[in-house]
This record gives sequence, structure tokens and C-alpha cells, in this order.
Amino acid sequence: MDLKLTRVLISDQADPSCKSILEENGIKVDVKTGLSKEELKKAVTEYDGLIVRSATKVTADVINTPGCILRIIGRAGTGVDNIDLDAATNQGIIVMNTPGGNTISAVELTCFMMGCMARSIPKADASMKAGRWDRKLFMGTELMGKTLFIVGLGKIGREVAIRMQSFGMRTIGYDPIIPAEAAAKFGVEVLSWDEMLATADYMTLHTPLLPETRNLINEENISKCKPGIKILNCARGGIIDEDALYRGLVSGHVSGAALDVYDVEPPKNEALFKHENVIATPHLGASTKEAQKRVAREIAEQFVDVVKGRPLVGVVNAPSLVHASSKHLVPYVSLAKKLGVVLASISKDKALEMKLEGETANKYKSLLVSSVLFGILMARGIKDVNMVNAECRAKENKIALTITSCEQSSDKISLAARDITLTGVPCHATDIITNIDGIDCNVSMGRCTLVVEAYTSRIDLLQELSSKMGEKIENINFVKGRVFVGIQGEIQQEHLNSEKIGKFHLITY
Ligand SMILES: NC(=O)C1=CN([C@@H]2O[C@H](COP(=O)(O)OP(=O)(O)OC[C@H]3O[C@@H](n4cnc5c(N)ncnc54)[C@H](O)[C@@H]3O)[C@@H](O)[C@H]2O)C=CC1
Ligand SMILES: O=C(O)C(=O)COP(=O)(O)O
Repeated sequence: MDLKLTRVLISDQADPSCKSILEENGIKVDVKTGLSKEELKKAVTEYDGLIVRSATKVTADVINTPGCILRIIGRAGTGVDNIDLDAATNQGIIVMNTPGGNTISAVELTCFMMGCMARSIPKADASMKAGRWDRKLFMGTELMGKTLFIVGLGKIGREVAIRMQSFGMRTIGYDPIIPAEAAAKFGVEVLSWDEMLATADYMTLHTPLLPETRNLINEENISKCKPGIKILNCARGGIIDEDALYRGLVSGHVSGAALDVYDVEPPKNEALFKHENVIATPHLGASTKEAQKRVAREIAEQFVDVVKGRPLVGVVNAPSLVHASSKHLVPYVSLAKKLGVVLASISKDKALEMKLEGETANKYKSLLVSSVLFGILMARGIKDVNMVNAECRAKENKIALTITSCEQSSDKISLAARDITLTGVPCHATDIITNIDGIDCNVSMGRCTLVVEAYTSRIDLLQELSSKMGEKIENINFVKGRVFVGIQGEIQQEHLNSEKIGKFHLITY
């Protein structure tokens, strides 16, 4: 994907290395934190790149601001729930994060919070500072032999498991995509959900905030927990129903909670975070020097990769794009896009078929589907389309693409409408249509391709073309009443005499 960035705005606190890496690579950068929504809406009409952490809320109305020129949003961190991904995708904006850059910091905070709960360290410290020596008040419990229920066994969940096992804890856990055998490899047992709630002494949450995880820990699940459960949330506010948690703390059914994240930040729910059995931190999971340096550097380098056309990492909303710039796939992407352009220039059909043959074409199916749709939509004059939003725009424009695959044969891409079928072979030198409607041919898709419909006189046509284009003509193919002319270099529509050659399509890529 060809993306030029002129100005990037960093709108949250980020390590200075983020700005300096971008600037060293010729990208202009401003840092403006604490923007109001109105200021952010204005900013997206002035900056084509935006880098945020969790404080900036990149909502749909920000993204859909008239005149928004954003092309890429970078999250210097993990969670992207502060960015409206659907709105960004629809507008063709790439969203990237830096998965893993702050994992260990969030893991360590979770483990320390557990220790603090077990031994009442914050309370004991406050009591000392208040001039007391309350040795009897702060009787703790050991972690050794206790059971920890980990909800979400991704990067953070599994690292928490490994560390807490070294304290002698039994670790049990649930993750819809991690089978029991995989969890067993990092020492986590999988029991039934209700069994885990009833068994755990501690429960720690490490899922993203998704519609399925919102209020996952609610009144019902809390009531199923073993009395005295201690609950930690260093993942996202909103995964716990805060009112239900508060009621559990007041009744004593929940004996402690450690919270780093809140439904609304800064939190409004004072009664909860001021409760005597709650340890609260202001979203500090990623706030270490190491994590901040890492995520700042990573997001800046990812932006530079985009500008330099290198393979992408960390793309959240267009996974197929990750490979778009890989050298070996460039011919496939280019061929798919150009077949889309040619087909849509000739045919108005909206129900299309794409056949992918060969191992590589099938392995990168979603990338090639985006490429072909991009070509089709461009040729049909759809505005603001790119590889990120091609599928959304195709749906909006009621273009249906059916995909068939055949892995065994050699690499080939075919695109068919009711009135024409085009096939091409990915080739590093130039993009070529090798077959049209079952007839072998050799039509180059270099700068321009001319397609003449229902020609009446071959002689007239050839005379007209050679007088206008001469050596620019690369190849001429006569296929079932149409003529396909591959042209090297530019040629203007007005230079062709339609009276002489009849209806034609002059296709540029
Ligand atoms: N407090 C802080 O400052 C930080 C918070 N985080 C947050 O921590 C959370 C976890 O981050 P990572 O481990 O890096 O993410 P990850 O993507 O590696 O792991 C998340 C796991 O949750 C699982 N999951 C999804 N739905 C689930 C459900 N209904 N029940 C159980 N598991 C479910 C996924 O399958 C995945 O394996 C995220 O919400 C992230 O935003 C991350 C870094 C710092
Ligand atoms: O990376 C994450 O998911 C975090 O929650 C860290 O948030 P922050 O970058 O500290 O605002």
C-alpha cells in the first residue's frame, strides 16, 4: 500500500523517541496532549497520522469529521478499544498497535497487586505514615497453595500464570481460543467455568474489552465465586460490572479487589475505588520506563515501515495488508488489482467470481480479495477507496464476489462477470492477461490497455491505432469480437477516433 505521511500528531504522553524516530525519517511531528473533542476533530483535518495511548478517544464522530485526512492511527500500546475500528476501516484508515511492547509491565503490576492484597501492604504503609504501629491489624495470607483463576490466556494472562506458579499457586484458566492441552504447556488447568469460579481464591482478568467481555464479571458470576474471592482487573474497565463488584465488597463476599482500569477514566465510581478493601491505581499497567520506550519506538518504526512500503506489523483492522508489501506478493497484488480494473471497465455486472489457483494465491486469499475489489471500485469511480476499506465499500455498492479455490494447479488469478472472464499469471516483469473467455492471449497491463468493443473493420482499426500510437503498442489481441491492445506509455482518450474504431474503453491503472 502506497502511503505518504506529511504530518503526524502525537496526542498522548509518549516517550520522546517516538517523535525523534519519525523526524529522522523525514516525517513532521507535533505533540499536543489533553485535546478536547473539538480540538481533536480539528486536528484530524490537519494531520494524516495520529499516535495515541489510551487517553485520546478516537470515536466515530472524530473519524467521520468532514475533511478528515487521517490515513493511519497508531496505538503506542496494546488495547485499541479507545479507537472506533469499524469507523476507521470504513474510512480506509489503517489502525496499528504495538502488541507485546508493554506486556511484561502489565504482568508485573498484576503480580505486585496480588502480593499487596495478600499482605495489605498499601494499608499497612498508610497506617505507618499516620504514626501507628498496627502489627495485629494486618494479618495476611500466603499465596502458596492458593488457586488463581486467569480469565484470558493471551500474552499477559500466561505470563502472570508462570510468575504466580513460582509462588506455589495453582493456576486455572479460561480462554475461548486456547485448548486445554495448550494451556497445560504453561501450567494452567482448564476446568468448567462454574467450577473455576467456585474454586478460585483469586481471579485476574486479561481479556480485551469486546462486546462479549463487557460485564463478563457480573452479579451472577460474582455470586458463583467462592466466598472471600479477591478479584484483579489490570486489563480493561468494563469487563467487570463495577456496581456488582461494589455490592460484593460491601457484603464481604468479595474480600478484596485490585483495580488498575475503570469503566470511565478517571473513574466516577468513588465509593468503589475508595472502598477499604480495594487497591486502586490510575491505569499504570504500562507505565514503566522500559515499556514506554519500547512502545514509542515500535509505533514510530511501524509508521516508517508504512511510508517506506515495507511489510507491516501490528495492523489491527486490515490483517490482509500485513503482507501487501512483501516482495514475493507484489506481482499477485498488482495482477489482482489490474484484473479488477479491466473487468470493471468492460462489465457493469455486480455479481462477480474470483478463482484463485495455486498455493500462494490461496494462502493470501484475503489480500487478493481486497486488491481485486480495490481495482473494481476504482474503475467504477468509487471515491476514497483503498485496500483497507475495499471490502466495506464493495458491500455498500452491492458488489458480490464469490471466491473459488484450487490449490493444486500453478498460480493463476481469474475474474469473471456474466459477460467476460479474465485470467492472469502473476509475473515479476509485467502484469499480463493470459486468457480471455477461454482463449489464450497475451494482453499487457502496463500503463494503459485499450479495449475496443465489436470492431467493424480490422484494417481501419489497425490503421487508426498505428497512426496514433506507433511503437507504443505492445500487443494486439483479437478475442471474440473484442480487441485488447496493450499500450506502453500514456495515451489520451481524445486522440482516438471513436467514429473510426467504435465503442472503446481506454483503461489506465
Ligand atoms: N493496564 C494496562 O495498562 C494494560 C492493559 N492491557 C490490557 O490487557 C488485556 C490483555 O492484553 P494481552 O494479553 O496483551 O492481549 P492478548 O490479545 O494477547 O490476549 C487476550 C486474550 O483474551 C482472550 N479472550 C477473548 N475473549 C475472551 C473471553 N470471553 N474469555 C476469556 N478470554 C477471552 C483472547 O482469546 C486472548 O487470548 C487487554 O485488554 C489490554 O488492553 C495491556 C497492557 C497494559
Ligand atoms: O496498552 C494498553 O492496553 C494499556 O492499557 C496501556 O495504556 P496506556 O498506554 O498506559 O494509556
